[in-house]
Amino acid sequence: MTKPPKDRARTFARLYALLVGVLAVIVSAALFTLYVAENYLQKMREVQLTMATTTQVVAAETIDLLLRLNKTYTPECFEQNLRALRMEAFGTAYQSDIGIFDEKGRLLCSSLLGVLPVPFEATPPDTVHEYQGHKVEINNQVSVVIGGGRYKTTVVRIGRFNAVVNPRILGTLFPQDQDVIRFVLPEGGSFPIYANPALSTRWINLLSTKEMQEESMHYFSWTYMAFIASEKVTETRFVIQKVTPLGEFLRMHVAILTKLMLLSLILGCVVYFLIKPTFQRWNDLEHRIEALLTIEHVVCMYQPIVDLRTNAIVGCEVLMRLHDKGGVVIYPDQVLPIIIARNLTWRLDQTVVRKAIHELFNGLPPCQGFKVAFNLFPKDIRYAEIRDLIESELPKSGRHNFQFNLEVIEQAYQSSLFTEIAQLKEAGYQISVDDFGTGFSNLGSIKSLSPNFLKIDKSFVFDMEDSTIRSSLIPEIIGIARAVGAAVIAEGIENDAQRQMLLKLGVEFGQGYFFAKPMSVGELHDLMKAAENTYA
Ligand SMILES: Nc1nc2c(ncn2[C@@H]2O[C@H](COP(=O)(O)O[C@H]3[C@@H](O)[C@H](n4cnc5c(=O)[nH]c(N)nc54)O[C@@H]3COP(=O)(O)O)[C@@H](O)[C@H]2O)c(=O)[nH]1
Repeated sequence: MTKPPKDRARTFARLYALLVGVLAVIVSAALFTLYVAENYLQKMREVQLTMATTTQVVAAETIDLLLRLNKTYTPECFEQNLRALRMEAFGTAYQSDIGIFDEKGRLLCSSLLGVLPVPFEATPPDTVHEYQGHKVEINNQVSVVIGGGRYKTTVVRIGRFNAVVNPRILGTLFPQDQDVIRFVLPEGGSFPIYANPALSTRWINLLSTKEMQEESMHYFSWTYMAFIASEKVTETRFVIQKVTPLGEFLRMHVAILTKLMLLSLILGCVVYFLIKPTFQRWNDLEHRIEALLTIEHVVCMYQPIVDLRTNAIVGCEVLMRLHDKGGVVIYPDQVLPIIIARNLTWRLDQTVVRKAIHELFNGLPPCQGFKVAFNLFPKDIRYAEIRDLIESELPKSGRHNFQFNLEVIEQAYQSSLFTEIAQLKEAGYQISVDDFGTGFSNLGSIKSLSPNFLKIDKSFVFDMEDSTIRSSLIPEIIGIARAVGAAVIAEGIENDAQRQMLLKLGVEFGQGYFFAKPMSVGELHDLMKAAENTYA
Protein backbone atom coordinates (compact mmCIF):
# COMPACT_ATOMS: atom_id res chain seq x y z
CA MET A 1 0.00 0.00 0.00
CA THR A 2 1.45 3.39 -0.93
CA LYS A 3 1.73 6.06 1.75
CA PRO A 4 -0.63 9.08 1.52
CA PRO A 5 1.15 12.30 0.46
CA LYS A 6 1.02 13.82 3.96
CA ASP A 7 2.77 10.79 5.51
CA ARG A 8 5.31 10.83 2.70
CA ALA A 9 5.92 14.53 3.33
CA ARG A 10 6.51 13.85 7.01
CA THR A 11 8.90 10.98 6.22
CA PHE A 12 10.86 13.24 3.88
CA ALA A 13 10.91 16.02 6.46
CA ARG A 14 12.23 13.59 9.06
CA LEU A 15 14.85 12.33 6.61
CA TYR A 16 16.04 15.85 5.69
CA ALA A 17 16.13 16.84 9.36
CA LEU A 18 18.09 13.67 10.13
CA LEU A 19 20.60 14.53 7.40
CA VAL A 20 21.06 18.04 8.78
CA GLY A 21 21.33 16.57 12.30
CA VAL A 22 24.02 14.11 11.21
CA LEU A 23 25.82 16.92 9.42
CA ALA A 24 25.70 18.96 12.62
CA VAL A 25 27.19 16.02 14.54
CA ILE A 26 29.99 15.60 12.00
CA VAL A 27 30.79 19.31 11.78
CA SER A 28 30.70 19.89 15.55
CA ALA A 29 32.72 16.71 16.22
CA ALA A 30 35.30 17.87 13.66
CA LEU A 31 35.44 21.34 15.19
CA PHE A 32 35.77 19.96 18.72
CA THR A 33 38.56 17.58 17.64
CA LEU A 34 40.28 20.45 15.87
CA TYR A 35 40.06 22.49 19.05
CA VAL A 36 41.58 19.67 21.17
CA ALA A 37 44.32 19.12 18.56
CA GLU A 38 45.14 22.83 18.39
CA ASN A 39 45.25 22.97 22.15
CA TYR A 40 47.55 19.95 22.27
CA LEU A 41 49.97 21.43 19.73
CA GLN A 42 49.93 24.77 21.55
CA LYS A 43 50.78 23.08 24.87
CA MET A 44 53.50 21.09 23.10
CA ARG A 45 54.96 24.33 21.78
CA GLU A 46 55.05 25.82 25.28
CA VAL A 47 56.69 22.69 26.75
CA GLN A 48 59.29 22.67 23.98
CA LEU A 49 60.10 26.33 24.49
CA THR A 50 60.72 25.83 28.21
CA MET A 51 62.66 22.68 27.56
CA ALA A 52 64.93 24.29 24.97
CA THR A 53 65.67 27.17 27.31
CA THR A 54 66.49 24.87 30.26
CA THR A 55 68.57 22.54 28.08
CA GLN A 56 70.53 25.52 26.81
CA VAL A 57 71.36 26.67 30.34
CA VAL A 58 72.27 23.15 31.56
CA ALA A 59 74.38 22.42 28.46
CA ALA A 60 76.26 25.71 28.70
CA GLU A 61 77.09 25.07 32.34
CA THR A 62 78.17 21.44 31.71
CA ILE A 63 80.47 22.32 28.79
CA ASP A 64 81.98 25.34 30.59
CA LEU A 65 82.67 23.19 33.68
CA LEU A 66 84.30 20.36 31.71
CA LEU A 67 86.49 22.72 29.67
CA ARG A 68 87.60 24.43 32.85
CA LEU A 69 88.32 21.10 34.64
CA ASN A 70 90.46 19.88 31.75
CA LYS A 71 92.40 23.13 31.84
CA THR A 72 92.80 23.46 35.62
CA TYR A 73 92.98 19.98 37.16
CA THR A 74 95.19 16.95 36.76
CA PRO A 75 93.13 13.81 36.06
CA GLU A 76 94.26 12.10 39.24
CA CYS A 77 92.26 10.55 42.06
CA PHE A 78 94.13 11.79 45.14
CA GLU A 79 92.01 13.05 48.00
CA GLN A 80 92.80 16.76 47.67
CA ASN A 81 91.93 16.68 43.98
CA LEU A 82 88.62 14.88 44.64
CA ARG A 83 87.72 17.36 47.39
CA ALA A 84 88.36 20.26 45.02
CA LEU A 85 86.20 18.59 42.36
CA ARG A 86 83.43 18.08 44.94
CA MET A 87 83.55 21.83 45.60
CA GLU A 88 83.43 22.48 41.85
CA ALA A 89 80.29 20.31 41.49
CA PHE A 90 78.80 21.91 44.58
CA GLY A 91 79.35 25.36 43.08
CA THR A 92 77.32 24.56 39.97
CA ALA A 93 73.56 24.76 39.61
CA TYR A 94 72.92 21.61 37.63
CA GLN A 95 75.77 19.10 38.21
CA SER A 96 75.76 16.30 40.80
CA ASP A 97 79.11 14.61 40.37
CA ILE A 98 82.41 14.85 38.49
CA GLY A 99 84.31 11.78 37.37
CA ILE A 100 87.94 11.18 36.32
CA PHE A 101 88.90 8.72 33.56
CA ASP A 102 92.15 6.99 32.75
CA GLU A 103 93.68 7.07 29.28
CA LYS A 104 91.82 3.87 28.34
CA GLY A 105 88.49 5.56 29.03
CA ARG A 106 87.75 3.77 32.32
CA LEU A 107 86.19 5.66 35.22
CA LEU A 108 88.70 5.72 38.07
CA CYS A 109 87.01 7.87 40.68
CA SER A 110 84.37 10.51 41.21
CA SER A 111 83.92 13.45 43.55
CA LEU A 112 81.02 11.65 45.32
CA LEU A 113 82.05 7.95 45.06
CA GLY A 114 85.77 8.45 45.72
CA VAL A 115 88.27 6.00 44.23
CA LEU A 116 86.55 2.97 42.70
CA PRO A 117 87.86 -0.43 43.85
CA VAL A 118 88.01 -1.51 40.22
CA PRO A 119 88.11 0.98 37.31
CA PHE A 120 84.73 1.05 35.65
CA GLU A 121 84.50 0.27 31.97
CA ALA A 122 82.16 3.02 30.71
CA THR A 123 79.48 2.19 28.13
CA PRO A 124 80.12 3.63 24.66
CA PRO A 125 78.60 7.11 24.26
CA ASP A 126 75.17 7.56 22.68
CA THR A 127 76.47 10.53 20.73
CA VAL A 128 79.92 11.97 20.07
CA HIS A 129 80.38 15.53 18.81
CA GLU A 130 83.12 17.97 18.13
CA TYR A 131 82.78 21.26 20.00
CA GLN A 132 85.46 24.00 19.82
CA GLY A 133 88.09 21.38 19.04
CA HIS A 134 87.01 19.06 21.84
CA LYS A 135 85.35 15.69 21.61
CA VAL A 136 82.07 15.78 23.52
CA GLU A 137 80.65 12.38 24.47
CA ILE A 138 77.09 12.13 25.76
CA ASN A 139 75.39 9.21 27.44
CA ASN A 140 71.69 9.51 28.12
CA GLN A 141 69.64 7.53 30.60
CA VAL A 142 72.71 6.42 32.50
CA SER A 143 71.95 4.75 35.79
CA VAL A 144 73.98 6.54 38.50
CA VAL A 145 74.20 6.35 42.30
CA ILE A 146 73.83 9.68 44.04
CA GLY A 147 73.34 10.09 47.80
CA GLY A 148 72.42 6.43 48.27
CA GLY A 149 69.79 6.47 45.53
CA ARG A 150 69.91 5.23 41.95
CA TYR A 151 68.79 7.62 39.21
CA LYS A 152 68.83 7.87 35.45
CA THR A 153 70.49 10.92 34.06
CA THR A 154 72.73 12.33 31.34
CA VAL A 155 76.48 12.16 31.61
CA VAL A 156 78.75 14.35 29.47
CA ARG A 157 82.43 13.70 29.04
CA ILE A 158 85.20 15.91 27.64
CA GLY A 159 88.82 14.66 27.83
CA ARG A 160 89.53 12.94 31.15
CA PHE A 161 86.57 14.42 33.05
CA ASN A 162 82.88 13.80 32.99
CA ALA A 163 79.96 15.65 34.57
CA VAL A 164 76.82 13.95 35.85
CA VAL A 165 73.86 16.23 35.31
CA ASN A 166 71.59 16.51 38.34
CA PRO A 167 68.84 13.91 37.69
CA ARG A 168 66.28 16.20 39.31
CA ILE A 169 66.96 18.85 36.66
CA LEU A 170 66.71 16.25 33.92
CA GLY A 171 63.60 14.97 35.61
CA THR A 172 61.97 18.26 34.67
CA LEU A 173 63.18 17.81 31.09
CA PHE A 174 62.79 14.24 29.95
CA PRO A 175 59.51 13.29 31.56
CA GLN A 176 58.10 15.98 29.29
CA ASP A 177 58.17 13.10 26.91
CA GLN A 178 59.92 14.76 24.02
CA ASP A 179 61.43 12.48 21.39
CA VAL A 180 64.49 14.30 20.12
CA ILE A 181 66.68 17.10 21.46
CA ARG A 182 68.81 18.44 18.68
CA PHE A 183 71.87 20.67 19.00
CA VAL A 184 72.19 23.25 16.21
CA LEU A 185 75.74 23.88 15.05
CA PRO A 186 76.82 27.50 14.49
CA GLU A 187 77.91 26.59 10.94
CA GLY A 188 74.47 25.08 10.19
CA GLY A 189 73.13 21.57 10.52
CA SER A 190 72.35 19.82 13.77
CA PHE A 191 72.78 16.54 15.59
CA PRO A 192 70.63 14.83 18.19
CA ILE A 193 72.01 14.95 21.72
CA TYR A 194 69.06 12.89 22.82
CA ALA A 195 66.76 10.59 20.88
CA ASN A 196 64.02 8.52 22.44
CA PRO A 197 65.28 4.92 22.04
CA ALA A 198 61.70 3.76 21.37
CA LEU A 199 61.45 6.04 18.32
CA SER A 200 61.28 4.11 15.03
CA THR A 201 63.57 4.95 12.09
CA ARG A 202 60.53 6.24 10.18
CA TRP A 203 60.00 8.98 12.75
CA ILE A 204 63.74 9.64 13.17
CA ASN A 205 64.02 10.16 9.41
CA LEU A 206 61.05 12.50 9.41
CA LEU A 207 62.41 14.56 12.29
CA SER A 208 65.85 14.74 10.66
CA THR A 209 64.66 16.46 7.47
CA LYS A 210 66.22 19.84 6.69
CA GLU A 211 62.94 21.79 7.15
CA MET A 212 62.42 20.23 10.56
CA GLN A 213 65.87 21.36 11.66
CA GLU A 214 65.48 24.85 10.27
CA GLU A 215 61.94 25.86 11.14
CA SER A 216 59.45 25.48 13.94
CA MET A 217 56.45 23.48 12.83
CA HIS A 218 53.45 22.08 14.64
CA TYR A 219 50.85 20.32 12.53
CA PHE A 220 48.95 17.15 11.82
CA SER A 221 50.46 15.13 8.97
CA TRP A 222 47.88 13.17 6.96
CA THR A 223 50.72 11.25 5.29
CA TYR A 224 52.09 10.02 8.61
CA MET A 225 48.74 10.21 10.47
CA ALA A 226 50.58 11.83 13.33
CA PHE A 227 51.00 15.18 15.10
CA ILE A 228 54.43 16.62 14.42
CA ALA A 229 55.78 19.18 16.84
CA SER A 230 59.22 20.59 16.21
CA GLU A 231 60.28 23.80 17.96
CA LYS A 232 63.44 25.59 16.95
CA VAL A 233 64.08 28.15 19.63
CA THR A 234 66.11 30.91 18.04
CA GLU A 235 67.64 32.24 21.26
CA THR A 236 68.97 28.76 22.09
CA ARG A 237 70.95 26.20 20.12
CA PHE A 238 68.27 23.56 20.51
CA VAL A 239 65.47 22.03 18.50
CA ILE A 240 62.99 20.00 20.52
CA GLN A 241 60.92 17.47 18.62
CA LYS A 242 58.01 15.19 19.26
CA VAL A 243 55.90 12.85 17.14
CA THR A 244 52.50 11.78 18.41
CA PRO A 245 50.84 9.12 16.26
CA LEU A 246 47.06 9.61 15.97
CA GLY A 247 46.35 6.48 18.00
CA GLU A 248 48.47 7.75 20.86
CA PHE A 249 46.82 11.18 20.67
CA LEU A 250 43.36 9.59 20.84
CA ARG A 251 44.41 7.41 23.78
CA MET A 252 45.78 10.49 25.58
CA HIS A 253 42.59 12.47 25.03
CA VAL A 254 40.04 9.69 25.22
CA ALA A 255 38.18 11.22 28.17
CA ILE A 256 37.75 14.73 26.78
CA LEU A 257 37.08 13.46 23.24
CA THR A 258 34.38 11.09 24.49
CA LYS A 259 32.70 13.98 26.31
CA LEU A 260 32.91 16.21 23.24
CA MET A 261 31.57 13.47 20.95
CA LEU A 262 28.66 13.11 23.33
CA LEU A 263 28.12 16.87 23.18
CA SER A 264 28.18 16.68 19.36
CA LEU A 265 25.52 13.98 19.49
CA ILE A 266 23.35 16.10 21.78
CA LEU A 267 23.91 19.08 19.46
CA GLY A 268 22.89 16.93 16.45
CA CYS A 269 19.71 15.88 18.27
CA VAL A 270 18.89 19.50 19.16
CA VAL A 271 19.44 20.55 15.51
CA TYR A 272 17.25 17.62 14.37
CA PHE A 273 14.37 18.59 16.64
CA LEU A 274 14.71 22.30 15.85
CA ILE A 275 14.87 21.89 12.08
CA LYS A 276 12.24 19.15 11.73
CA PRO A 277 9.22 21.46 12.11
CA THR A 278 10.65 23.79 9.43
CA PHE A 279 11.12 20.92 6.96
CA GLN A 280 7.72 19.60 7.88
CA ARG A 281 6.21 22.99 7.17
CA TRP A 282 7.93 23.16 3.79
CA ASN A 283 6.89 19.66 2.85
CA ASP A 284 3.44 20.07 4.28
CA LEU A 285 3.07 23.29 2.35
CA GLU A 286 3.58 21.46 -0.91
CA HIS A 287 0.72 19.14 -0.07
CA ARG A 288 -1.54 21.56 1.75
CA ILE A 289 -1.19 24.48 -0.60
CA GLU A 290 -4.56 23.87 -2.26
CA ALA A 291 -6.27 23.92 1.12
CA LEU A 292 -4.52 27.19 1.95
CA LEU A 293 -5.72 29.01 -1.16
CA THR A 294 -9.07 29.85 0.36
CA ILE A 295 -10.70 33.06 1.55
CA GLU A 296 -9.99 32.10 5.21
CA HIS A 297 -6.27 31.53 4.71
CA VAL A 298 -5.41 34.14 2.07
CA VAL A 299 -4.80 37.49 3.72
CA CYS A 300 -4.64 40.72 1.71
CA MET A 301 -2.31 43.53 2.68
CA TYR A 302 -2.43 46.93 1.03
CA GLN A 303 0.59 49.11 0.36
CA PRO A 304 -0.26 52.76 -0.38
CA ILE A 305 0.76 54.33 -3.69
CA VAL A 306 1.53 58.01 -3.23
CA ASP A 307 1.58 60.99 -5.59
CA LEU A 308 5.12 62.27 -5.08
CA ARG A 309 4.12 65.81 -5.94
CA THR A 310 1.30 66.13 -3.37
CA ASN A 311 2.03 63.22 -1.00
CA ALA A 312 -1.61 62.17 -1.38
CA ILE A 313 -2.42 58.44 -1.27
CA VAL A 314 -3.81 57.73 -4.73
CA GLY A 315 -4.12 53.99 -4.53
CA CYS A 316 -2.72 50.78 -3.18
CA GLU A 317 -1.07 47.57 -4.29
CA VAL A 318 -2.68 44.35 -3.05
CA LEU A 319 -0.10 41.95 -1.63
CA MET A 320 -1.11 38.56 -0.37
CA ARG A 321 0.11 36.45 2.56
CA LEU A 322 -1.12 33.04 3.68
CA HIS A 323 -2.10 32.51 7.29
CA ASP A 324 -1.32 28.97 8.33
CA LYS A 325 -2.30 27.13 11.47
CA GLY A 326 -0.68 28.30 14.69
CA GLY A 327 -0.70 31.90 13.42
CA VAL A 328 2.21 31.24 11.03
CA VAL A 329 2.40 33.85 8.25
CA ILE A 330 3.69 32.57 4.92
CA TYR A 331 5.10 35.25 2.60
CA PRO A 332 4.73 35.28 -1.18
CA ASP A 333 8.39 34.47 -1.85
CA GLN A 334 8.05 31.24 0.18
CA VAL A 335 4.91 30.05 -1.52
CA LEU A 336 4.78 31.48 -5.05
CA PRO A 337 7.23 28.89 -6.46
CA ILE A 338 5.01 26.09 -5.12
CA ILE A 339 1.88 27.75 -6.49
CA ILE A 340 3.49 28.11 -9.92
CA ALA A 341 4.84 24.55 -9.89
CA ARG A 342 1.43 23.16 -8.94
CA ASN A 343 -0.35 25.28 -11.52
CA LEU A 344 -2.51 27.01 -8.94
CA THR A 345 -1.86 30.59 -10.05
CA TRP A 346 -5.38 31.32 -11.23
CA ARG A 347 -6.77 29.90 -7.96
CA LEU A 348 -4.58 32.40 -6.06
CA ASP A 349 -5.47 35.32 -8.37
CA GLN A 350 -9.19 34.61 -7.94
CA THR A 351 -9.00 34.36 -4.15
CA VAL A 352 -6.91 37.55 -3.79
CA VAL A 353 -9.13 39.57 -6.13
CA ARG A 354 -12.33 38.37 -4.42
CA LYS A 355 -11.09 39.02 -0.92
CA ALA A 356 -9.51 42.40 -1.70
CA ILE A 357 -12.57 43.76 -3.49
CA HIS A 358 -14.78 42.64 -0.63
CA GLU A 359 -12.50 44.18 2.00
CA LEU A 360 -11.88 47.45 0.16
CA PHE A 361 -15.53 48.06 -0.64
CA ASN A 362 -16.46 47.46 2.97
CA GLY A 363 -13.43 49.01 4.61
CA LEU A 364 -12.91 52.29 2.75
CA PRO A 365 -15.26 55.20 2.22
CA PRO A 366 -16.21 56.01 -1.40
CA CYS A 367 -13.07 57.22 -3.14
CA GLN A 368 -13.40 58.03 -6.79
CA GLY A 369 -10.54 56.87 -8.97
CA PHE A 370 -8.65 55.20 -6.08
CA LYS A 371 -6.26 52.80 -7.78
CA VAL A 372 -6.34 49.16 -6.68
CA ALA A 373 -3.41 47.28 -8.19
CA PHE A 374 -3.41 43.47 -8.38
CA ASN A 375 -0.40 41.31 -9.16
CA LEU A 376 -1.47 38.81 -11.76
CA PHE A 377 0.53 35.99 -13.27
CA PRO A 378 1.07 36.79 -16.99
CA LYS A 379 -0.47 33.48 -18.08
CA ASP A 380 -3.64 34.40 -16.18
CA ILE A 381 -4.17 37.68 -18.00
CA ARG A 382 -7.26 36.74 -19.97
CA TYR A 383 -9.77 39.49 -20.60
CA ALA A 384 -13.00 37.49 -20.27
CA GLU A 385 -12.02 35.64 -17.08
CA ILE A 386 -10.72 38.77 -15.35
CA ARG A 387 -13.75 40.80 -16.31
CA ASP A 388 -16.10 38.05 -15.04
CA LEU A 389 -14.09 37.66 -11.87
CA ILE A 390 -13.99 41.35 -10.98
CA GLU A 391 -17.54 42.13 -12.06
CA SER A 392 -18.96 39.21 -10.15
CA GLU A 393 -17.40 40.59 -7.00
CA LEU A 394 -18.52 44.21 -7.40
CA PRO A 395 -21.47 45.16 -5.26
CA LYS A 396 -24.66 45.06 -7.31
CA SER A 397 -25.51 48.58 -6.30
CA GLY A 398 -23.43 51.37 -4.80
CA ARG A 399 -19.92 52.51 -5.38
CA HIS A 400 -18.29 51.25 -8.53
CA ASN A 401 -15.59 53.81 -8.08
CA PHE A 402 -12.24 52.03 -7.80
CA GLN A 403 -9.83 52.19 -10.68
CA PHE A 404 -8.56 48.60 -11.09
CA ASN A 405 -5.00 48.26 -12.16
CA LEU A 406 -3.41 45.00 -13.26
CA GLU A 407 0.31 44.62 -12.67
CA VAL A 408 2.10 42.44 -15.19
CA ILE A 409 5.72 41.64 -14.48
CA GLU A 410 8.21 42.58 -17.14
CA GLN A 411 9.25 39.59 -19.23
CA ALA A 412 9.29 38.29 -22.80
CA TYR A 413 5.54 38.42 -23.47
CA GLN A 414 3.58 35.91 -25.54
CA SER A 415 1.81 37.55 -28.47
CA SER A 416 -1.66 36.58 -27.17
CA LEU A 417 -1.05 38.75 -24.11
CA PHE A 418 -1.13 41.92 -26.23
CA THR A 419 -4.68 41.18 -27.45
CA GLU A 420 -5.90 40.38 -23.93
CA ILE A 421 -4.36 43.54 -22.55
CA ALA A 422 -5.82 45.68 -25.34
CA GLN A 423 -9.27 44.32 -24.48
CA LEU A 424 -8.75 44.93 -20.75
CA LYS A 425 -7.71 48.52 -21.42
CA GLU A 426 -10.66 48.98 -23.69
CA ALA A 427 -12.89 47.80 -20.81
CA GLY A 428 -11.40 50.47 -18.51
CA TYR A 429 -8.74 48.52 -16.65
CA GLN A 430 -5.34 50.11 -16.21
CA ILE A 431 -2.14 48.18 -16.88
CA SER A 432 1.20 48.53 -15.05
CA VAL A 433 4.45 46.85 -16.05
CA ASP A 434 5.85 45.65 -12.70
CA ASP A 435 9.52 45.32 -11.74
CA PHE A 436 10.48 47.29 -14.84
CA GLY A 437 14.19 47.09 -15.67
CA THR A 438 14.68 43.54 -14.46
CA GLY A 439 13.07 41.64 -17.33
CA PHE A 440 13.67 40.99 -20.98
CA SER A 441 11.12 43.17 -22.71
CA ASN A 442 12.13 45.52 -25.50
CA LEU A 443 10.86 48.94 -26.39
CA GLY A 444 8.71 47.41 -29.17
CA SER A 445 6.88 45.05 -26.83
CA ILE A 446 6.36 47.76 -24.21
CA LYS A 447 4.95 50.02 -26.95
CA SER A 448 2.55 47.26 -28.05
CA LEU A 449 1.47 46.74 -24.44
CA SER A 450 0.93 50.49 -24.09
CA PRO A 451 0.75 50.36 -20.27
CA ASN A 452 -0.61 53.18 -18.14
CA PHE A 453 2.30 52.85 -15.70
CA LEU A 454 5.87 51.60 -15.63
CA LYS A 455 6.90 50.55 -12.11
CA ILE A 456 10.63 51.06 -11.57
CA ASP A 457 11.92 48.00 -9.72
CA LYS A 458 13.00 48.69 -6.14
CA SER A 459 16.55 47.48 -6.78
CA PHE A 460 17.17 50.64 -8.88
CA VAL A 461 15.85 52.86 -6.08
CA PHE A 462 17.89 51.08 -3.38
CA ASP A 463 21.07 51.92 -5.33
CA MET A 464 20.24 55.60 -5.89
CA GLU A 465 22.21 57.16 -3.04
CA ASP A 466 25.36 55.28 -4.08
CA SER A 467 24.97 56.53 -7.65
CA THR A 468 25.64 53.09 -9.11
CA ILE A 469 25.47 52.33 -12.84
CA ARG A 470 22.18 50.58 -12.07
CA SER A 471 20.59 53.70 -10.58
CA SER A 472 21.90 55.81 -13.47
CA LEU A 473 19.46 53.86 -15.64
CA ILE A 474 16.46 55.49 -13.93
CA PRO A 475 16.37 58.44 -16.39
CA GLU A 476 16.45 55.88 -19.24
CA ILE A 477 13.41 54.11 -17.74
CA ILE A 478 11.63 57.43 -17.37
CA GLY A 479 12.50 58.14 -21.04
CA ILE A 480 10.93 54.82 -22.09
CA ALA A 481 7.82 55.60 -20.03
CA ARG A 482 7.48 58.95 -21.79
CA ALA A 483 7.99 57.30 -25.19
CA VAL A 484 5.11 54.87 -24.58
CA GLY A 485 2.91 57.46 -22.87
CA ALA A 486 3.06 55.84 -19.41
CA ALA A 487 3.37 57.45 -16.00
CA VAL A 488 6.10 56.20 -13.64
CA ILE A 489 5.72 54.60 -10.22
CA ALA A 490 8.95 54.06 -8.25
CA GLU A 491 8.92 51.09 -5.90
CA GLY A 492 10.92 50.59 -2.72
CA ILE A 493 11.31 54.23 -1.62
CA GLU A 494 12.76 53.93 1.87
CA ASN A 495 13.84 57.49 2.66
CA ASP A 496 13.19 61.13 1.84
CA ALA A 497 16.43 61.51 -0.12
CA GLN A 498 15.26 58.87 -2.58
CA ARG A 499 11.80 60.50 -2.77
CA GLN A 500 13.32 63.91 -3.56
CA MET A 501 15.72 62.55 -6.18
CA LEU A 502 12.93 60.66 -7.92
CA LEU A 503 10.67 63.70 -7.82
CA LYS A 504 13.45 65.81 -9.38
CA LEU A 505 13.83 63.21 -12.15
CA GLY A 506 10.13 63.61 -12.91
CA VAL A 507 8.73 60.42 -11.35
CA GLU A 508 5.06 60.98 -10.57
CA PHE A 509 4.21 58.22 -8.12
CA GLY A 510 5.95 56.26 -5.43
CA GLN A 511 5.55 53.32 -3.11
CA GLY A 512 7.74 52.08 -0.29
CA TYR A 513 8.44 51.76 3.42
CA PHE A 514 9.13 55.53 3.61
CA PHE A 515 5.41 56.12 3.08
CA ALA A 516 4.00 52.90 4.53
CA LYS A 517 4.54 49.16 4.71
CA PRO A 518 1.83 46.78 3.45
CA MET A 519 -1.07 47.01 5.94
CA SER A 520 -4.57 45.77 6.66
CA VAL A 521 -7.55 47.52 5.13
CA GLY A 522 -8.40 49.01 8.57
CA GLU A 523 -4.92 50.49 8.90
CA LEU A 524 -5.12 51.83 5.34
CA HIS A 525 -8.37 53.49 6.19
CA ASP A 526 -6.88 55.10 9.32
CA LEU A 527 -3.81 56.25 7.43
CA MET A 528 -5.85 57.88 4.71
CA LYS A 529 -8.01 59.56 7.31
CA ALA A 530 -4.99 60.83 9.22
CA ALA A 531 -3.42 62.16 6.04
CA GLU A 532 -6.68 64.00 5.35
CA ASN A 533 -6.53 62.70 1.92
CA THR A 534 -8.66 64.50 -0.59
CA TYR A 535 -10.38 61.47 -2.07
CA ALA A 536 -14.17 61.05 -1.88
N1 LIG B 1 0.96 36.99 -8.41
C1 LIG B 1 0.99 37.54 -7.21
N2 LIG B 1 2.16 37.97 -6.72
C2 LIG B 1 2.16 38.56 -5.50
C3 LIG B 1 0.97 38.71 -4.75
N3 LIG B 1 1.32 39.31 -3.58
C4 LIG B 1 2.63 39.54 -3.62
N4 LIG B 1 3.18 39.09 -4.76
C5 LIG B 1 4.54 39.17 -5.20
O1 LIG B 1 5.41 38.59 -4.28
C6 LIG B 1 6.60 39.32 -4.22
C7 LIG B 1 6.94 39.69 -2.78
O2 LIG B 1 5.93 40.48 -2.25
P1 LIG B 1 5.97 41.01 -0.74
O3 LIG B 1 6.71 40.11 0.13
O4 LIG B 1 4.57 41.36 -0.40
O5 LIG B 1 6.86 42.32 -0.89
C8 LIG B 1 6.29 43.48 -1.46
C9 LIG B 1 6.55 44.66 -0.59
O6 LIG B 1 6.39 44.40 0.76
C10 LIG B 1 7.98 44.99 -0.91
N5 LIG B 1 8.28 46.40 -0.68
C11 LIG B 1 7.50 47.48 -0.90
N6 LIG B 1 8.14 48.60 -0.53
C12 LIG B 1 9.37 48.24 -0.09
C13 LIG B 1 10.47 48.95 0.42
O7 LIG B 1 10.47 50.18 0.55
N7 LIG B 1 11.58 48.23 0.77
C14 LIG B 1 11.58 46.86 0.64
N8 LIG B 1 12.69 46.21 1.03
N9 LIG B 1 10.54 46.16 0.15
C15 LIG B 1 9.46 46.83 -0.20
O8 LIG B 1 8.10 44.75 -2.29
C16 LIG B 1 7.14 43.80 -2.70
C17 LIG B 1 6.26 44.42 -3.76
O9 LIG B 1 6.95 44.25 -4.94
P2 LIG B 1 6.24 44.51 -6.34
O10 LIG B 1 5.15 43.49 -6.51
O11 LIG B 1 7.35 44.33 -7.29
O12 LIG B 1 5.68 45.87 -6.27
C18 LIG B 1 6.45 40.56 -5.07
O13 LIG B 1 7.11 40.36 -6.29
C19 LIG B 1 4.99 40.62 -5.30
O14 LIG B 1 4.69 41.12 -6.57
C20 LIG B 1 -0.23 38.23 -5.30
O15 LIG B 1 -1.30 38.32 -4.72
N10 LIG B 1 -0.17 37.66 -6.54
